[in-house]
Amino acid sequence: MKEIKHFINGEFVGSASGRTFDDINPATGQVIAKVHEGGKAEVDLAVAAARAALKGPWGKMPMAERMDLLMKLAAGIQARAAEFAAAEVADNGMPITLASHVNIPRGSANFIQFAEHFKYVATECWEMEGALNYALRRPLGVVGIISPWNFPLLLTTWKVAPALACGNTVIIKPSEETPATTALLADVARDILPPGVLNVVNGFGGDSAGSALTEHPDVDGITFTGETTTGQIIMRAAAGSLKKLSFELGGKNPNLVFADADLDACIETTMRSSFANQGEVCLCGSRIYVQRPLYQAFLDKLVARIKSTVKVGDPTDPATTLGALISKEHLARVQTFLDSAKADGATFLTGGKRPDGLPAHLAEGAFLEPTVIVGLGRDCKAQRQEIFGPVVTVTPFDTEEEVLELANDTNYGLSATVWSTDLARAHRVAAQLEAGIVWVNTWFLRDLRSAFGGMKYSGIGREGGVHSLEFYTELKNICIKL
Ligand SMILES: NC(=O)c1ccc[n+]([C@@H]2O[C@H](COP(=O)([O-])OP(=O)(O)OC[C@H]3O[C@@H](n4cnc5c(N)ncnc54)[C@H](O)[C@@H]3O)[C@@H](O)[C@H]2O)c1
Ligand SMILES: O=C/C=C/C=C(\O)C(=O)O
Repeated sequence: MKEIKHFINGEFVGSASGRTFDDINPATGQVIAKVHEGGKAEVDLAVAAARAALKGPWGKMPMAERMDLLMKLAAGIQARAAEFAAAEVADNGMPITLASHVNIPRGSANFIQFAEHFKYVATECWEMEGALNYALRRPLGVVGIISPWNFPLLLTTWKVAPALACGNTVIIKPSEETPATTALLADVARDILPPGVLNVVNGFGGDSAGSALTEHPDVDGITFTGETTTGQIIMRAAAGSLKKLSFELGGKNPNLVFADADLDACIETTMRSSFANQGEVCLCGSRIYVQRPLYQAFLDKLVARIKSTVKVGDPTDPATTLGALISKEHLARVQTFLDSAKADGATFLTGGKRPDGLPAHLAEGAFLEPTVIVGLGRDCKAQRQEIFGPVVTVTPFDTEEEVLELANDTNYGLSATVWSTDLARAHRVAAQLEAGIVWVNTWFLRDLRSAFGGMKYSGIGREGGVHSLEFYTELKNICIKL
């Protein structure tokens, strides 16, 4: 059986306790690896290694040399892209086409982006009467990176890359559900980075490696992507040592379709914003609002498109468009939302069940058909809470004011999508939506220089471009009397 170990101070090591847990392929239900379970002992070792590396060659390295190493990490991922993609699919259940076209290439692109961008960002200078202020950036220090299971390599490297570009050292705690590609990243880094610069400790969240990292007095910052409730726990744990925090949390994102939308383009993209990665994308537009003149046509086209194009099945098959959910436990949780929608009187236009006719080797897999629900009031559980599955609710609306009020009636504020061919309306609505990211006539189109993050319960701070630079560095003002 394959083993996944920690990576501390440049070496793969097992847990002091000898404890392991199972890494399960959610499409087949099979155990694919034994993962070493870390805790305080491993986090202590990793923090010590990361602190020492800051004082070693890494801390003294000229920026250009450091950025060259990041470019080598990008190339190292690219060179083993097929291996990364296969590992991600086996861990997560996502279709191989998604892993190989989005998740793994972005894993590599994240390093290129930050290695290139940060070379050309200046700091500030303020000239006073008789004095000069200028600012220097210094690394934040030892950064803890806690990542989720839905886009493992993409989301982990989205934080590792800027952290390293700024000269920090990192300790990654990957999701217990998807440790494989972070272990591969460590394997790539072993030949490129000095020991202690990139460390990985596997384990669970609370009472395990996760909490050991967030509570550690010698960790300077925590950057976390995951559930809002976990963010709340981490904030409390980090308070004792006043760690700098960056949170990318959950969403219940609205997708606003106005009657003047280009319906074909809207349906094509709405298929992705609803069901990409089995709907397990924080940015998915799970609450769809359609202006009444277009409502029925939208539903007819969406359902027809689902029936004619979606193939739920073996994630390793390039023809598959919708793979397995992350686990049987998560599928059961998604099912509770379907049950509550039924109890609330919803109509299921399609989906709501396991697909028929899956092959025998997928009998234990966590599969669900893409599901479209109508007829729910705004206060129903399925309309208010993040489902994180291939499930959307569709609701008609009449006026711009009404849909803005509906869209913003949520604790979350991550992303929103607007479909309209009226430019003035698109600007007006985008400006009023309470979301950190608004897409107009598109979805998940990413410029890695732009600000990324959420308002309200969807996060704290922004990452991307210079916003990442702000988080991963300390800015020091030097004032000189002339
Ligand atoms: N805003 C974004 O950019 C973004 C991106 C992707 C996913 N997400 C969100 O992530 C969630 C899905 O991911 P998940 O189920 O893996 O989230 P999760 O919060 O359950 O787990 C995320 C990570 O936190 C760790 N963790 C859990 N409890 C912890 C604790 N007490 N202390 C320290 N670490 C702890 C887990 O082990 C895991 O590594 C969804 O809510 C989704 O919206 C947000
Ligand atoms: O599931 C959430 C996806 C988040 C995407 C990013 O963080 C990104 O594109 O940088």
